[in-house]
Amino acid sequence: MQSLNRPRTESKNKRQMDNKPRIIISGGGTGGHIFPAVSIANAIKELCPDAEILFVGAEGRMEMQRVPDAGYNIIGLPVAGFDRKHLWKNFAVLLKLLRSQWKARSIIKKFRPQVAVGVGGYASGPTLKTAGMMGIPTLIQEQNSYAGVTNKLLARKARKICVAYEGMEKFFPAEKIIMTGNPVRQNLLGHSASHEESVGFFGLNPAKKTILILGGSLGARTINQTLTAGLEIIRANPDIQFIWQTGKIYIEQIREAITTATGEPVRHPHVNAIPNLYVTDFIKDMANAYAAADLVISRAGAGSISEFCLLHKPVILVPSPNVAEDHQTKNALALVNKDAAIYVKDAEAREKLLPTALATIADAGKLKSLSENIARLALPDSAAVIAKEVLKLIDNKE
Ligand SMILES: CC(=O)N[C@H]1[C@@H](OP(=O)(O)OP(=O)(O)OC[C@H]2O[C@@H](n3ccc(=O)[nH]c3=O)[C@H](O)[C@@H]2O)O[C@H](CO)[C@@H](O)[C@@H]1O
Repeated sequence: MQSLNRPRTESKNKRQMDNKPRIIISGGGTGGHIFPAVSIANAIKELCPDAEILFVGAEGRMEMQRVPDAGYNIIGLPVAGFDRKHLWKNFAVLLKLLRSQWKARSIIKKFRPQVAVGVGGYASGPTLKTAGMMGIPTLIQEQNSYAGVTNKLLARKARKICVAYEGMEKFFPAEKIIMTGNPVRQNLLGHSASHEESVGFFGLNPAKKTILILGGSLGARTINQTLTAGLEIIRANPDIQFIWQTGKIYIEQIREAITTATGEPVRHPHVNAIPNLYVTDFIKDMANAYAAADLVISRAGAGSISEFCLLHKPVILVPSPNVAEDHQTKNALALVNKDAAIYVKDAEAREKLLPTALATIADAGKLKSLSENIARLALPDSAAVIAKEVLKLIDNKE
């Protein structure tokens, strides 16, 4: 009896498995690509709890840690970026690209996704290209106001292109573009802790104004150098407190600079001899960091900007000059031109950043108008809108 039943059960299980939506999400390299990807995955799961989602990232990059932290499986490709300075090194990069396409093909064959989503970053190139070649519909999400090379190439085969800025027809076929905004992690929006609780979370004083300093997911050299040179200014303003995210590669030298400035070693990762300063390499709990902040100083990465808009945060933007096509300046100017952010050029940061920050935080009227203006630029529900577009591709509705 049993042996007669088994084949039927097996084929039923297979059918059930076949009915489940299976989606590959690929990309990463920096938080700016990873966190939108995780938000899209969460939104898909919310709409369709049955969905099976597999991430494809780049070996050794940040997504290999952050994606499992968020509860999803990820497989790494041996992909690397092109070296624009040492062209001879690119032979190895090309080989890695070929190996990545090969691995992407075997991942796709095994997982059998009905759709592949690309969020930018190294891995999305080989994954989406291979998916497209295998006849799987693809959707790409471009976070920035200036399209990256990979997304421009992938756009030819993509069925839909989700963007966050106006004027993206310059880069992509207009009929494929959907204005969705950038997905923001769900826990940032549903956060319920009060300002007081959040300031306390960082061991700071809720009665004082707080400036949050962000260098994007990797940290920002100029901002770090400015703050290091400004440690005396921070000490001279004990009524203002600072939460400073340095990025992983800068943290040790900054701890040493604090030790030199104060004559006291940093004994605990976050406790140093300057009581109005909290220093960390990376903030896991950004919801508390934003709730604590009266003013933000930041690079102009697209994901960060979407968060400032949705959370109505007054911000001073110091765009990185080291990104492709200077896209952070373009991201920043989209806000600055609407009086929704203050702009300090990277080259002028050392001279202007701290004085501008101290003047702004003392000006309640300015903080209020910045907050009101940036709030008008928010595009809410982006992750849910994109998730619906992904599921429509599976249902073959478009
Ligand atoms: C150097 C570089 O290539 N930067 C690019 C990268 O930026 P980057 O990776 O810095 O990305 P974004 O500014 O877009 O987003 C940073 C994300 O990291 C989070 N965060 C940040 C610091 C922290 O301690 N904890 C934390 O969780 C922020 O909340 C945000 O969600 O991708 C962006 C989106 O394509 C681009 O616009 C940037 O130009």
